[in-house]
Amino acid sequence: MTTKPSFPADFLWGAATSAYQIEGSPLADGAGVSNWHRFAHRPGTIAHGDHGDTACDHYRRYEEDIQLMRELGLQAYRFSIAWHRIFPEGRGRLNPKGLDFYLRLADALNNAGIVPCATLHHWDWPAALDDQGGWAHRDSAQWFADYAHTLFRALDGRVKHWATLNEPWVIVHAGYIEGAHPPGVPAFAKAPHAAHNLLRGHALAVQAFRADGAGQIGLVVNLEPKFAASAKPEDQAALARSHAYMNRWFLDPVFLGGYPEEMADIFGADWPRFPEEDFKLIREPFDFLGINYYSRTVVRDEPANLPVRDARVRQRAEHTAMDWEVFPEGLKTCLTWVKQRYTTLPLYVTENGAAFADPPAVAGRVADPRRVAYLRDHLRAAHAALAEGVDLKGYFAWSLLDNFEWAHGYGKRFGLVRVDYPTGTRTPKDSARFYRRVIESRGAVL
Ligand SMILES: N=[N+]=NCCCCNC(=O)[C@@H]1[C@H]2[C@H](O)[C@@H](O)[C@H](O)[C@@H](CO)[C@@H]12
Repeated sequence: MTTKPSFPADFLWGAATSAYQIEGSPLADGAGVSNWHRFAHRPGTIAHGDHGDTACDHYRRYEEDIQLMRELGLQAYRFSIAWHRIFPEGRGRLNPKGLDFYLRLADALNNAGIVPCATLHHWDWPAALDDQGGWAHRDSAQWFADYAHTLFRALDGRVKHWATLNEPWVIVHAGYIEGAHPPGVPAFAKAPHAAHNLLRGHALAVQAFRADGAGQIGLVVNLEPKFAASAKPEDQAALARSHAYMNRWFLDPVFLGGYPEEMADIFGADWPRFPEEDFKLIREPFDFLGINYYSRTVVRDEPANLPVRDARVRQRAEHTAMDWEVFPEGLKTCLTWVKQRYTTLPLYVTENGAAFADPPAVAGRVADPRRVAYLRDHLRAAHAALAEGVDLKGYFAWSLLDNFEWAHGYGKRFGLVRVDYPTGTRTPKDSARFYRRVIESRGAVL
């Protein structure tokens, strides 16, 4: 007889989104041009020529979406703040109307009894900052800390749960190694500096929060368990490089005070020597770690595949529409690995979800059994981690709404709620109804 999972009474159940993916109205009310607005309008960058000019029109429909959150029984909502609405040029001139949107959003969430969980930077920022060197410029850390400080003061009393960065690894890998995200030009030698300045900016923002903020502040990283395709030494070495590159690059410095030794192997002569005082700053303590989990990867040695010299070995298993393997136990692996290697800080699953080729709505219903199964199995894995002593404080499904999936455009649907474009009609999927029952029963229905 397996006992039914029971999550703690104070476990925080939410759903997550990000600004550029759902808001639309990119230039409304004095907003500046963002890197993603400019990039998405560059021909050939986004599938189907999609862009975020409308997205889910959340900037205008946020009250309707908060009503949806209430119907789903959400206790918290993770969103991000669009920097270019606050400081159109990135620094200096503040745009009060841009700030006002987030004041209204936070007030509406609080009035609905939903905890606002704000991420300061979820990949979009003023294009002007990319033009001034982007995250590769050492001053970017201070640009970010100044922006963060402004928001801590402006939203004081409305937002008490903050995250500095969302997935700095993707900002660096996609933006500076692949060129698939802004700045959009592969700049291999800049990548280590961008990563380092993201970490410095995170730490400076935490220090600003300690001085002028109230509540909790944390960092959100993507983690992906890596497995070797064979016991061959070359595949084991590829595993070590791949694991260091995606999972340790950012967590080793913030918790252990230095980068993985594999980074110098991966970047070779382009791996810099950073000032020792930077590592003291980067270890600035924070209050929680957010973990975004989607899948695992099995890797083999592939010398031609730079810079990590690894290759994915596709498994005979279910895959999502992103061609990511469905691997629920990997969520428990991530949570227990962080506790064992790094920290006993409170953890949140800040993103977990899947894109599948959902059918259109029929009579107000969207049947998405594969997403229901994905959520059920991953929540069971989360509960198994809790049962093993991981201090897991909450779970945020990715995503509340179908939305702009970056370079993939609108073709990849992650939402608990279907969005039909261009009408923007919202239809809760079966997975939304399932998630509501999970929240109501504290997991007993799993
Ligand atoms: N190499 N490789 N393999 C996969 C690496 C996954 C990294 N991407 C993410 O985690 C992004 C995160 C983002 O926050 C959100 O804005 C995205 O919409 C979701 C869905 O894509 C996820």
